[in-house]
Amino acid sequence: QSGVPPSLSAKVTGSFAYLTIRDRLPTILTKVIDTIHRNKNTFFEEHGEEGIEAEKQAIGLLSKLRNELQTDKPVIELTDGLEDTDSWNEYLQRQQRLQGDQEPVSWFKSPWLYVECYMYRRIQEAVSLNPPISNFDVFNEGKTQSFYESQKAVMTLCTFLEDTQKNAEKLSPDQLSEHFSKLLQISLWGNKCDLSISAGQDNSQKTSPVDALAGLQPYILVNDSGMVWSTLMSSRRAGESGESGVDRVDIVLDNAGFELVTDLVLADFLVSSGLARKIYFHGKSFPWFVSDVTANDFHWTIRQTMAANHKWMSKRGFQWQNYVKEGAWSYHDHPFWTQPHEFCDMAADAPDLYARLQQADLILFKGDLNYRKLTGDRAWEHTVAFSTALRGFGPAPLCSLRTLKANVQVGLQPGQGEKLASKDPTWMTNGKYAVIQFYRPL
Ligand SMILES: O=P(O)(O)OC[C@H]1O[C@](O)(CO)[C@@H](O)[C@@H]1O
Ligand SMILES: [Mg+2]
Repeated sequence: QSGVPPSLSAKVTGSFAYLTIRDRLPTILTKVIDTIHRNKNTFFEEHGEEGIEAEKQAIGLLSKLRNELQTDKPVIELTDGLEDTDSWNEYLQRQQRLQGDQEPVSWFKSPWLYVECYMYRRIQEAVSLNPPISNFDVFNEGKTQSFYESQKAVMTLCTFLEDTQKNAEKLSPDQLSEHFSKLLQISLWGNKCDLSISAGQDNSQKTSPVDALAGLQPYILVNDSGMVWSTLMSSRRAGESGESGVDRVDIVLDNAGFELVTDLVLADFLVSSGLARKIYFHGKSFPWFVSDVTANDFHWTIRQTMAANHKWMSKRGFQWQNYVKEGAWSYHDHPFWTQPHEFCDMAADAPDLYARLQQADLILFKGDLNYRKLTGDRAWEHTVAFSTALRGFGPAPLCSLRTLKANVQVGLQPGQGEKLASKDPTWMTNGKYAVIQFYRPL
């Protein structure tokens, strides 16, 4: 389509995509193989000889996958017959048609977004083809560890929320918006803690998330939080009863551990301050991109918070459990979130999900992978409008809360990208910079 730039891919030697596929993905695969091997005894205890056999088979499939990746073999069809297997294989054919028959779809020649997502789907296939261990979360250890190692920051955050709520009734609209803006930024910077960029290395939150905000302010390259606030202030509920606030905010989650806690704290504030009646959380159907939230992670994190030996943390945990029980909070997953599609394809390829998102008054998209999918992971000029890069995707007013960890960024001022590049050549991939980027569909 004219005017649409090409997809990012490892075809460009030395690019971040190239280095990711050559170095980081094999490292992540090796860690997955090691994790399965280290759990051999557990599998034996739980499943006997069958467990051992499953471990061996899964490792065999993963070693084969790593070899295919490292030798740039053609991408092959999935064979595990899961709910999304056919649509994955259809997408492979679609990719092949786009690329033409001269060159097979392969790791270093095809869109980075596609092959990186495909790797995580193949990891799931290696486990799901070996039933005794088909529910084993190969990334669970890293996710739980990053939660435990962020305990101090979590306690600080729960105490901060407790303080804001103590005087909630007496807060003026300005004070309310100030608290909202702080919690929005805390959720934004929570996205620094993803485990795929660090290839599984510890990436938990060590410093106080509240005190760090002022120092991080200059690193926010686009800040549309004012538009997010006015969306919360001016929506359909206002018509009904004159009170401000909206009916439903959707949060498309990203990473478990500390980032998830920052999202739950933001959601808690939205409901307890009357800014939103319901929160829909959207997570992943299976372990994805090392640290992304699954249903298990969501409910485990609430239980851990309840069980904490800290007054305000435990109090929040019980509050969150009540929200889930009462239906103010609900967790949803859909196969589309664990597929390689650009979001501009959602209306055609997942119309049910698109229709569900259209019911929201505001959608918050967390993290870098969601940003790559919102913009199609393409080589856009930095000054191209966010609305242009969305290519028609717009089920409801939406906002991306993203720390930059991939070389795609739009909606910047003329010269802003060049200035950053002269100061810091890795500004788009080192996670130091962030955007709060809003779009209201017409
Ligand atoms: O958890 P996030 O913020 O989506 O980040 C995912 C990371 O993985 C990547 O795919 C890189 O491997 C980038 O998108 C990003 O660095
Ligand atoms: Mg992630």
